[in-house]
Amino acid sequence: MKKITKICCIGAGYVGGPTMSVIAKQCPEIQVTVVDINKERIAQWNTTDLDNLPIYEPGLKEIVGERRGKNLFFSTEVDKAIDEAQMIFISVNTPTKTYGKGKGQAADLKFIELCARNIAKVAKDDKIVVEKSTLPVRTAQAIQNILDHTGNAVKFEILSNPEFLAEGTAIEDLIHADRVLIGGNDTPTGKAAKNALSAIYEHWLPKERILQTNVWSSELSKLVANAFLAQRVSSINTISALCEKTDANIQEISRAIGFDSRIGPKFLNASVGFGGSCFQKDILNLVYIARSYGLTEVANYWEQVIIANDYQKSRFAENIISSLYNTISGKKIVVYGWAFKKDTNDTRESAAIAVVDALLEERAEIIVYDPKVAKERIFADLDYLNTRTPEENRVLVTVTNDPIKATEEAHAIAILTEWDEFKEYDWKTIFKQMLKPAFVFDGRRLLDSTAMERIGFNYYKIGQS
Ligand SMILES: NC(=O)c1ccc[n+]([C@@H]2O[C@H](COP(=O)([O-])OP(=O)(O)OC[C@H]3O[C@@H](n4cnc5c(N)ncnc54)[C@H](O)[C@@H]3O)[C@@H](O)[C@H]2O)c1
Ligand SMILES: O=c1ccn([C@@H]2O[C@H](COP(=O)(O)OP(=O)(O)O[C@H]3O[C@H](CO)[C@@H](O)[C@H](O)[C@H]3O)[C@@H](O)[C@H]2O)c(=O)[nH]1
Repeated sequence: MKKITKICCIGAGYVGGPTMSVIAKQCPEIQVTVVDINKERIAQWNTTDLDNLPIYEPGLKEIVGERRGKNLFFSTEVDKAIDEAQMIFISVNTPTKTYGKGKGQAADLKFIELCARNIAKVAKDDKIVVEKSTLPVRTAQAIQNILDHTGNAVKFEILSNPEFLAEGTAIEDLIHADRVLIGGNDTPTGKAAKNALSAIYEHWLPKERILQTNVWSSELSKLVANAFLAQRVSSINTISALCEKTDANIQEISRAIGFDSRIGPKFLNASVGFGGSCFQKDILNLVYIARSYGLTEVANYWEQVIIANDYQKSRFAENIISSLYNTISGKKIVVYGWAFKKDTNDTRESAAIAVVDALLEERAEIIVYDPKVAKERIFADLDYLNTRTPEENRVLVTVTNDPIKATEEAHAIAILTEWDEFKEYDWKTIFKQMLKPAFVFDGRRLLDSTAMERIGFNYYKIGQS
């Protein structure tokens, strides 16, 4: 196999952008082109103002600033990039289907199929096609079929190389990856393709951390990894509800169980519920796949992770309502944080959306502050729910840039994202200007209970009575 010198990535999103930037940084001799059909997104990737890249990730703008125009390019010329590349990563979105068979559970593969057809149409020489998107097990078969039957008789080798980065720590996760997974055929050409992709990662990762498997194990491992991670969050969150009834403390429990090396300490932070574009989507997909093979018990088991997460979000909202004397109509509630976790501007499936929607159903007056999420995004998230008209959302919700002023005459504050800056606020001043009794509902266990109670707040921390 020839040495790889040109790669392209279809999809310039949360995965394609950071992943390709890191490859460009670590492999200066490889030309990396990231393409997208979304012109606006590509224009943002090419902006001279690096603070305005389409996604926010610590460390990303420095890498883009260093490599862009040298061996990292962002373009809308999809066909040209496919034609020139020896290796093509598909990193387009694979959302939950909103129509037809599998609606609400199965992954929508229309964007993947479009990419496969496009590659088949354009390619004039042999290519390695890499599934970077998260896909249902056996998708590579469908891609192979499309490529083999609609192409120009060129040979395609398909690899599965799922991405495990988490948002907010994407660059760190890519540079210090726990492992890289490469699934491919066990044929000589399959093995050569796996080694060619491995050689890229070997620029910065030790070979032992690059795992090679068959395609199906690789595809399914990605869904299983997310299911296990989400399951840990749901497990600890269900116990947080029990703690609130029993005077046990969820943090002490996380610590106590996490010390067992078989359990381990990570991913045991109780919260208002997990969000993000992946956990729910990927578990629903796993559930759908299990059900489609008649494995009802398997499907039901994993579905419970999502049911528990929905319960955590609604439980949090209901607690606000009942603590505020069962009526929040017209009451001013300030929401700190809209992103699904700190250090990202991504709001997909954020717990804040469900919690605020429940509060709006009770006609609360909501003021939202998030340091990285734009006002338009917040309204778009609420409008998408279709619970009420866009006009009603704009009457009931205000988005502010001034988190401290927002609390004047407020009845309550709900902390829904764990942004570090919330810890630094002058909570005494905030207390003084709020209506009394002043409530803080901490869905991220961010603040110190004793300090908050000493100031005078009615302070609720998830997982603690
Ligand atoms: N977001 C994450 O943290 C994360 C992490 C690991 C894996 N994943 C998986 O990676 C995939 C991509 O996720 P994302 O968050 O980057 O999505 P995204 O929505 O941010 O980006 C996808 C991009 O693909 C583009 N696109 C769609 N169809 C196209 C086509 N035919 N040609 C060119 N461009 C096209 C879209 O315009 C969009 O900009 C998904 O399968 C997701 O499950 C995501
Ligand atoms: O102890 C914890 C850990 C996480 N969360 C929440 O869980 C969600 C997901 O967090 P995280 O996993 O850190 O972020 P993602 O960017 O969604 O990353 C997950 O989803 C990606 C997309 O598939 C995978 O690549 C990553 O490995 C996987 O961690 C967020 O709302 C977190 O606040 C908790 O509530 N408690």
